[in-house]
Amino acid sequence: MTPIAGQPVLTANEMRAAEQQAIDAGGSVEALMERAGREVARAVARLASRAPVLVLCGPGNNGGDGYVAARFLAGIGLDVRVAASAAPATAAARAARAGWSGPVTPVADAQPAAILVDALFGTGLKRPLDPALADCLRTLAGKARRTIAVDLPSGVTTDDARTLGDVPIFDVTLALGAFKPAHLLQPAARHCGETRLLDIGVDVRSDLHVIEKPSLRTPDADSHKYNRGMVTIVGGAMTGASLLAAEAAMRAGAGYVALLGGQGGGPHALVHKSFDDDALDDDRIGALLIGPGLGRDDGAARRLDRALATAHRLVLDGDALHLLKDRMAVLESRAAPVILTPHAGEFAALFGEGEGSKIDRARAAARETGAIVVFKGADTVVAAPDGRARIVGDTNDWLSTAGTGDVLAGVISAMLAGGMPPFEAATAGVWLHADAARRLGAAFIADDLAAMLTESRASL
Ligand SMILES: NC(=O)C1=CN([C@@H]2O[C@H](COP(=O)(O)OP(=O)(O)OC[C@H]3O[C@@H](n4cnc5c(N)ncnc54)[C@H](OP(=O)(O)O)[C@@H]3O)[C@@H](O)[C@H]2O)[C@@H](O)CC1
Ligand SMILES: Nc1ncnc2c1ncn2[C@@H]1O[C@H](COP(=O)(O)OP(=O)(O)O)[C@@H](O)[C@H]1O
Ligand SMILES: [K+]
Repeated sequence: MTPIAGQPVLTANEMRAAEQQAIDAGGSVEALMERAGREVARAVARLASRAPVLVLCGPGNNGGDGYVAARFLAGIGLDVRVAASAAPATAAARAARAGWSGPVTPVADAQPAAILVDALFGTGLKRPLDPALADCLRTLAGKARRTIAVDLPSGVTTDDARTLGDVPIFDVTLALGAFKPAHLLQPAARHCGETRLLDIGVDVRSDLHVIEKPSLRTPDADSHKYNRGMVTIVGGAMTGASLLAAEAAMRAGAGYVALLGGQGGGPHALVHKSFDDDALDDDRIGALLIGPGLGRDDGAARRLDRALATAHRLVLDGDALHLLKDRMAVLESRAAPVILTPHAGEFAALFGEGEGSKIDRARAAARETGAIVVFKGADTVVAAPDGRARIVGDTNDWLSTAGTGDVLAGVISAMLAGGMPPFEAATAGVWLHADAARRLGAAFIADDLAAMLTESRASL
């Protein structure tokens, strides 16, 4: 099975263009469909363990893949039935239909089977399913032991990952040729179940990828605490949040972490200092983090203004993002990199609802501010002003607990202080954070996550 990490992610149009290139280079839609259908059949056969299969075929090429898969499955002796929602509407789908020698019933008359294969609609879905068809799909999916979507669950939109109506939650989705945003972004991603990538021989490229394991420098004989990366955190009203960020920064590999204007506490290795100009006028600071537990009062605003006025590389999180709303113009005048780490509420407050997918919105925000934007959530997206973007792959819903965002801000600050370019620092931070969560499994708290970073960092 192809690992998800590092894989390119293509929109429907990009996928069509990639397929067209393969066709222009001497292939054909029919040949691509034959390959796609064969790969689908292989995957379904493994998942079916010889149980009866019902394939639902739509009018487009997704349906074409379904007919081809049915032919291969019957060819290896499986009990396969085919039902169609409409007659094939493309030449390739018609040819695929002609290659299926068994009967084809209307979907409305289809009897349930243990294995349901949904080849109704893929990247060509344009509107919600007809209610009667959506109802049949739900009923047949409910009665199947295993549900498998070809390319995408019918009813999700490829690029902006919406669900049009009540789409079943599939057990497995077989992504053809490349991952699409709907495989990774919510809410569509949760309807995919486990997504597997099938190679259909199409060369795919994109400036959007799934985040992969970073490669980080290991300390050597020349290392000392300052060149490992010095993170300075501006404290505020809620000490716990800055302490979580501080511990995370230390365990993610920073050589020296100082907390300014906090109220004490935390690991003994954490250096406490008062918040004054001397502490900020330190050239050794590799990254300045402000926001976790900062508060939103006048004192907090003054600390933020002071931080923004420095020449340090900045990570802005939490309350700093709230206060940033009235200070957006400052970002344009800063020469040193800035990383913003908003969750959905903070993002909307700063940039509005915007247009398009979470990826489009993150990219637009990065372009607008010149900052690296880490748009957090179950489907965290990292975007750079130049259009590069990354999406988190394997993550853990147990991260949805207070303080985990503070931990992320600390990790990203450590990456930035260690000398990584800001886009790479942000993506490496998101990877380490998700990896620590995977290691913890379930029911952990943000303190556990910060502690687990030692193992995640050591694994690199
Ligand atoms: N291109 C290639 O080389 C390869 C592509 N491959 C496969 O093709 C898939 C993309 O195929 P596709 O573009 O034909 O779109 P698809 O998802 O089958 O649906 C479009 C059809 O559905 C219709 N329709 C749309 N919404 C509807 C609705 N709500 N309710 C009812 N009808 C609706 C629409 O008709 P219209 O909107 O014009 O009425 C049109 O007829 C892709 O996901 C992958 O599986 C592979 O075989 C590899 C090679
Ligand atoms: N369901 C989820 N699955 C995976 N990660 C999640 C989920 N919900 C939240 N997260 C992650 O947890 C962190 C929460 O951050 P944030 O909302 O800022 O919380 P806090 O301010 O309490 O620290 C983010 O890194 C986010 O990406
Ligand atoms: K489908």
